[in-house]
Amino acid sequence: MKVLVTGATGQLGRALQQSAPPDCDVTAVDRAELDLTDGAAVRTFVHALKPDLLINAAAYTAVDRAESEEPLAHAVNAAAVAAMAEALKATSGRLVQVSTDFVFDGASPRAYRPDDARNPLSAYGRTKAAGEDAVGPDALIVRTAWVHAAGGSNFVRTMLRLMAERDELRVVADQIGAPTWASGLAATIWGLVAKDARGIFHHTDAGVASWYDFAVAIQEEALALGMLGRAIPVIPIATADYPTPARRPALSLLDCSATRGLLGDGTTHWRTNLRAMLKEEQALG
Ligand SMILES: NC(=O)C1=CN([C@@H]2O[C@H](COP(=O)(O)OP(=O)(O)OC[C@H]3O[C@@H](n4cnc5c(N)ncnc54)[C@H](OP(=O)(O)O)[C@@H]3O)[C@@H](O)[C@H]2O)C=CC1
Ligand SMILES: Cc1cn([C@H]2C[C@H](O)[C@@H](COP(=O)(O)OP(=O)(O)O[C@H]3O[C@@H](C)C(=O)[C@@H](O)[C@H]3O)O2)c(=O)[nH]c1=O
Ligand SMILES: [Mg+2]
Repeated sequence: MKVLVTGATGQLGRALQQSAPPDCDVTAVDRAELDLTDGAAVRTFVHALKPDLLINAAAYTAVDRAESEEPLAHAVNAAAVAAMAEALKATSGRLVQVSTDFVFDGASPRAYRPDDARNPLSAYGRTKAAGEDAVGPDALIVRTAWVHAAGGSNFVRTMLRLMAERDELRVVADQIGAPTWASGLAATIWGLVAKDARGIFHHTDAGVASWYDFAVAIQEEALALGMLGRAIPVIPIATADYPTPARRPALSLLDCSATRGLLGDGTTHWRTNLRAMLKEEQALG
C-alpha cells in the first residue's frame, strides 16, 4: 500500500514513520517538500503520487499564536485538508485526518464521544473543526489530545526547560485532559487503517490529569531519571491566574471505548508512557 504522510518532522509524523507496517510504502513530506498553504501544490502532489492512503499529520499547532493568525491556521488546518480530499477523490485514495480535543468546549461533565457536538473555544479549535468538515465522506478522523514525543514541541519539554531555569512553576490545575504519547497514537492509527475504519475515532493514553498533575509527574519522573538537578515547587493555580490569548477547554477527556473495542486492545496509562518518552528524550541527549 502506497502511503503519503504529511508533517514528516512533527511529533506524530515521525512516530508514524517509525512504526509503519512492512507492507506500507511510505513517502513522508515536510514543509519544504510540500507547503500546505499552497492548495494547488497539494493537489498536484497527490495527483502525481496517487497514494492509496494519505495520513495528514501536519497542522498549525501553535494554539495561542493562532488567535492572531487564524487565516494561516485555517489554510493549513482546513483549506489544505479540502485540497487533499478533492485530489484523493480523483485518485481514489483514502484520507486519515488527525484532530483534537480542542474542538470541544470542555463544559461536558463526562468524556466526549466521537459524535458529541463540537463547540471550539479557540481559533486553533475552530480551524481543526473546519478540517474535520473538509475530509469528504469516506475518511477516517482520529481525535487525540495533549500529545508529546521526545524531540518534539510539547508541554513535557517546556516543563523540563522551565524546571531547569526557574525557582518555582505555577501551572493550571483546573484544565483536565489526558496526555498522549505520539508512539501509541501512531500505533492506533496504523491499527485503524488496517481495519479500514471510517468515521471519527478517539485515542488518548489511559488515565486523567490536570496540566498541574502532569507537571508534577514530569518533575518526579525526570528527577528519578537524573534529568533534573533539583526539585522546585510546582504550584497549582487557576486558569484565571494564567492568562493566555486562547481559551482552552476545562474538561476535555475523549471517550476512546469505540476505538479500543474495534482494535481489541487496551491503552497504556499516561504516566507509564511519560516515563518511556523521557527515557527517549534522555537518550537524544
Ligand atoms: N500536539 C498536540 O498536543 C496535539 C496535536 N493534535 C493534532 O495531531 C496532529 C499532529 O500533531 P503534532 O505531530 O503534535 O504536531 P507538530 O507541531 O509536532 O507537527 C506539525 C507538523 O506540521 C507541519 N506544518 C505546519 N505548517 C505546515 C505547512 N504550512 N506546510 C507543511 N507542513 C506544515 C510542521 O512543520 P514545521 O516543523 O516545518 O513547522 C510539523 O512538521 C495535528 O493534526 C494536530 O492538530 C491533536 C491533539 C493534540
Ligand atoms: C508553560 C505553562 C503553561 N501553563 C498552562 C497553559 C495551558 O493552559 C496549559 C498547556 O500549555 P501548552 O501551551 O503547552 O499546551 P497547548 O499547546 O495548549 O496544548 C494543546 O496543543 C494543541 C495542539 C492540542 O491539540 C491540545 O490537545 C493540547 O495539547 O498549561 C501553565 O499553567 N504554566 C506554565 O508555566
Ligand atoms: Mg503548544
